[in-house]
Amino acid sequence: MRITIDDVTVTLSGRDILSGIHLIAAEGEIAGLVGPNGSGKSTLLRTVYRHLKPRAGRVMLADRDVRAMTAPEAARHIAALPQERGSDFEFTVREVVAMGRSPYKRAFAGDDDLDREAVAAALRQVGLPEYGHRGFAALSGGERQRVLLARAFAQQPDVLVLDEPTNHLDVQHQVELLALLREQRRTTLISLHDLNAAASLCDRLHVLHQGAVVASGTPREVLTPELLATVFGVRAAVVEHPLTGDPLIAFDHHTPASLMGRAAAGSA
Ligand SMILES: Nc1ncnc2c1ncn2[C@@H]1O[C@H](COP(=O)(O)OP(=O)(O)OP(=O)(O)O)[C@@H](O)[C@H]1O
Repeated sequence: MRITIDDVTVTLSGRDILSGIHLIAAEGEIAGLVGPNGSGKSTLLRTVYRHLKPRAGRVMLADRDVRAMTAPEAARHIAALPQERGSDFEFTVREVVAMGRSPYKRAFAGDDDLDREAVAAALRQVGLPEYGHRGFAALSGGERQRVLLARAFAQQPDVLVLDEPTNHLDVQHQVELLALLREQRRTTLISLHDLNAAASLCDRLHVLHQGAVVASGTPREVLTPELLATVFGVRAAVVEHPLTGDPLIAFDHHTPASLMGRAAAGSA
């Protein structure tokens, strides 16, 4: 299902946090949002999963405005992994993942076989098939992250909206998550701080800077040394990954923005 973010402006506490955002994620496309801290990535994702209401513009799923959907209807289409996550739930892992099934159920209805299979499949997908009985609160940060992803998968949505899903994950689980998302081929809008992960995963990247989209295109088109210097304030070379052929950003960790002349960045 296609997502269209159509000229969206979001105002919080009297300030325009996002201005005139236009962005499309085509059916089955993995669209990445990248940008420095505070550039508006989470705000845009929250607007897509209806946590925030745009002051102007609209978010469309296929040809429907998400604000015109009922909550269960929206939840059957969109599953979100937000950045703010409660950690002290007094629930088991199975119960947390089963919450992803609620859009398909009547109030207070129990789980049926389909729900149980969806929950078990989602736990297998995130590599935690034996964790169902464990207490959610007692898990490590990375395990919790994977359980919350399983909840999003159990929701069997058309669209996944993921805010920094690799946070807390060790490198093996980061790689597994990216593989899983590629394999699902679901329309996905994902924010990532790890630009190399974004370059390897995303079909298209959208760069946010001070609440506006300043570049959109394939990772190769977007992730240039010039953009990395002007938007992210880092000096970097972009080379070809020797194993995968993806763009690989080699950061210069020695030169902070304060010492980085534009000329030096351009010559990287
Ligand atoms: N409820 C709010 N009221 C006022 N300002 C807010 C509110 N929520 C976020 N902001 C501001 O909006 C801007 C964008 O925040 P947002 O969390 O969307 O950025 P981000 O790109 O996701 O950042 P990060 O990479 O640090 O997670 C920030 O300056 C933030 O302080």
